Parts: sequence; C-alpha cells; structure tokens
Amino acid sequence: MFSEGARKHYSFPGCTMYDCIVLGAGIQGSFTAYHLAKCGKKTLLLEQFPLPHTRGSSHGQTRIIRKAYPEDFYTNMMQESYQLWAELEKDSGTKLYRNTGLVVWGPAGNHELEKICKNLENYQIPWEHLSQEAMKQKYPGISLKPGEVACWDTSGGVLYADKALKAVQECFLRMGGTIHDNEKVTHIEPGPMITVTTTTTSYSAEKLVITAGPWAQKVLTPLGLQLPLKTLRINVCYWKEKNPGRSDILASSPCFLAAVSGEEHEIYGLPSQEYPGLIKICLHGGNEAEVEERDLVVEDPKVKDISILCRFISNYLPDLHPAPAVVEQCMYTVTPDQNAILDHHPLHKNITIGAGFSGHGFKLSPLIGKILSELCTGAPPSYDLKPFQITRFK
Ligand SMILES: Cc1cc2nc3c(=O)[nH]c(=O)nc-3n(C[C@H](O)[C@H](O)[C@H](O)COP(=O)(O)OP(=O)(O)OC[C@H]3O[C@@H](n4cnc5c(N)ncnc54)[C@H](O)[C@@H]3O)c2cc1C
Ligand SMILES: O=C(O)[C@@H]1CCCCN1
Repeated sequence: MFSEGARKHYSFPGCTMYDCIVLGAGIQGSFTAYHLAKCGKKTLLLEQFPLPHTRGSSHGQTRIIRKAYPEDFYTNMMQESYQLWAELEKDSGTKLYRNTGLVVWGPAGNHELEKICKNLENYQIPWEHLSQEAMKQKYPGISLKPGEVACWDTSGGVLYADKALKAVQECFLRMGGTIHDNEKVTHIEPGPMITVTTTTTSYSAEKLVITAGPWAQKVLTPLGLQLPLKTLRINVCYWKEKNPGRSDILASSPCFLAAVSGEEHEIYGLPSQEYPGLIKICLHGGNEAEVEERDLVVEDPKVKDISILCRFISNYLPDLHPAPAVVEQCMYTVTPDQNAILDHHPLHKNITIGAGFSGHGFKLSPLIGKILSELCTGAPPSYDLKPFQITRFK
C-alpha cells in the first residue's frame, strides 16, 4: 500500500494510478463515479463504446420515476432519490423530470396494488384511489374493466434519460473526474492494488466498482463469481392514434403500470415524447438473449410480447392502432427476485459490484451511485442492504 504522498507521484510505467476505477458508464456507473469524485476520490470511469451509445440499458429519452412500489424499502429509497435528481437538475442546469403522475391499475384486491397503496399511505405520499368510473372521467382514453381499480401516485413522472446520463457525466468531469470511452476492459488482476487492463493501456487503483449492465457476468466470470443474472432483450414499442389529434390520449396520458388479469407480465406506458404522435407502451419482460447477439433473433420467442401488447391495446386503449408503429431494443439484466446486487465481491473486498437492476433501476440511480460509492470507500451504508446482498442467493 502507498502512503497518500507517495501515491500522488507513483505510477507503474504505462500504468496510471487512481483511487477508484468504475467499469461501465451506464447510468449506475456514471452516478457512482460522480459520488466518488464528490468525496474527493481520483476516479476513472471506463466505457467500452464511444459515448453516448445504445447497446446497453441506459439509452433512450425516457424512463418512469415513481414512489409507488410494493416493497416499502423502495418507496423509502425513492424519497432521497427524488432529492438527488433535483440536485442534479440544479448542478447541471438541465430539466430532467416531468411530473405527469402515475396510475397503477389491476383487479380489485390485487396483492401488489394493495401493498403499493399501503406504502404510499405509510410514507405520507399524496395519492388517490381511482374507481373504474373515476378513471373514465380523468383519462377517457384508458378503459378499465369492471372489477378493476387504480391508484394514482402524484409524484410519478418521466425522467429524461439521455439528458440525465449526459448531465451526470458532465458534472463528474467538472469535479475533476476522468472518462475514457471506446476503451474496453479486457482483464482485471485483483489484489491490494487492482490492475485493470483495457484495449488501450493498463491502470491501477485500490478500489474497483463493476457496473457493467448486461455484460456483468462476462466481467465477473474471470473473477470467479457466478451470479444468477439473466439478460433479456426488450422490445420498446411505440403506438399511434387511430385518428391523429382526435383522442386526448397523447396530450393527457399519465405514466402507467397495469397488472392485467390472466397475463403474467406487467405492462407500462409513458406519455408521448420520443416520436410526436406516438406513445410508448411496453411489456415489463422479454426473451432471454446474449447481449452481443441481441440483434440476431433466430428462434420463436417464448414470451410473445408484441401479441400480448396488441391484445392489451385493443382492450384498454382502443383509440390506438393495435400494432406498433416503431419497435426499438434495450436490455434488462434481471435477478430472480428483481432486486439488484449491491455488494462486495465475496473474495476481493476492494471490488464492489452493482448489477441486475431488473428493468427498474434508472429512477434509483442517483442513490445507487451513492450506495456503491459508500461500499467502495468503506463508508457506512445509508440503507439496509440486505435485499441487495449476494448471500441471499443460495
Ligand atoms: C426498455 C427499458 C425500459 C426501462 N424502463 C425503466 C423505467 O421506466 N424506470 C426505471 O427506473 N428504470 C427503467 N429501466 C431500467 C434502467 O434503464 C436500467 O436499470 C439502467 O439503465 C441500468 O444501468 P446500468 O448502468 O446498470 O447498465 P448499462 O446502461 O448497460 O451500463 C453498463 C455499461 O457498462 C459498459 N461495459 C460493459 N462491459 C464493459 C467492459 N468490459 N469495459 C468497459 N465498459 C463495459 C457497457 O458498455 C455499458 O455502457 C428500463 C430499462 C429498459 C431496457
Ligand atoms: O421502473 C419502472 O417504473 C418501470 C416499471 C415497468 C417496467 C419498466 N420500468
């Protein structure tokens, strides 16, 4: 180990030293690097692709933000996450959040829906119960079925995802951080001083954080760690009005989550943003796919996501064409319980891992970055991390 003074001057030939290296400049790695730089750590953020890119999980213009969660720890964490988003808006001078409200609907008595309402109530977050009739008044374009009810989370809305990623990376650079993009990490040599080799050169650091998104398992296998992560290819679908400008679905749509009876997966939607005249509605799920091979669709998909969505549109949003107008792709990395992994490598304690955000990690990312930076520097964690520990998997 080097003393603080020695460290400033020491470097292996061709091997620059940092306090911390963060592998992966998606939203989680970028926020981790930002928090590390905020703590005064000399931090390098490494990214395999030229930035910005669309091959991982953090691209695109929009993501849902909400406090409505069935798990109370998420509702609790979202309170601070909203504050951190507001701080980033202020620091970057960029608007990143649009408050549209969020509707969650499902059959009356649905267990998850009841837990959501209970959490909003317990945390004193303004919310409303909406009957089928009340929904018809508020959102005539959404047609609930008899026996279905909704919960209205007033804090819900849209995060401008690509602007957020750019903003956090710019703030990190302004604090003295370093980003090297177009530079893939090809080897990690663990030890008290970790050596990270890339396609360009080598670096060393006392601490490493791995936030590799759908590449996480590929990075962790050579480090002797197998995690129960699955990578899913998600079809991001945009839908058009049958009579453009005639219904008010595009103008007044909230964000929504729907638990449809008889369907295994949730469906979600966001107001029109990316493509004028189109609204984004997707399945919270997809088919397993290797991240590098996601464009090579060879077999019949197990999850018939597009047909499920077409059926849903016909039943619930009859003013829209029941066939997608645009389909794009994104990747989920899911764990068996859909909670992320935020933990140290079991053998190499100076390596911290953030993985498996299971399709809902964007809204939490300012806080995830803070938690990963705490794990990395050895500061006491701000939250109980039991739901995120590796040891929960047998
Ligand atoms: C369709 C879709 C909809 C979603 N909707 C929502 C939503 O509404 N609300 C919400 O909160 N969340 C949502 N999410 C989830 C959220 O977007 C993800 O949880 C989040 O983006 C994950 O970020 P990440 O940094 O872990 O992964 P990524 O963004 O994939 O970042 C990982 C990075 O690591 C880099 N990398 C990997 N290996 C290497 C290597 N060897 N060397 C260098 N770099 C490497 C990759 O290139 C990549 O840039 C959604 C996700 C998808 C796909
Ligand atoms: O994180 C969210 O709020 C949504 C829920 C549905 C799937 C996509 N992500």
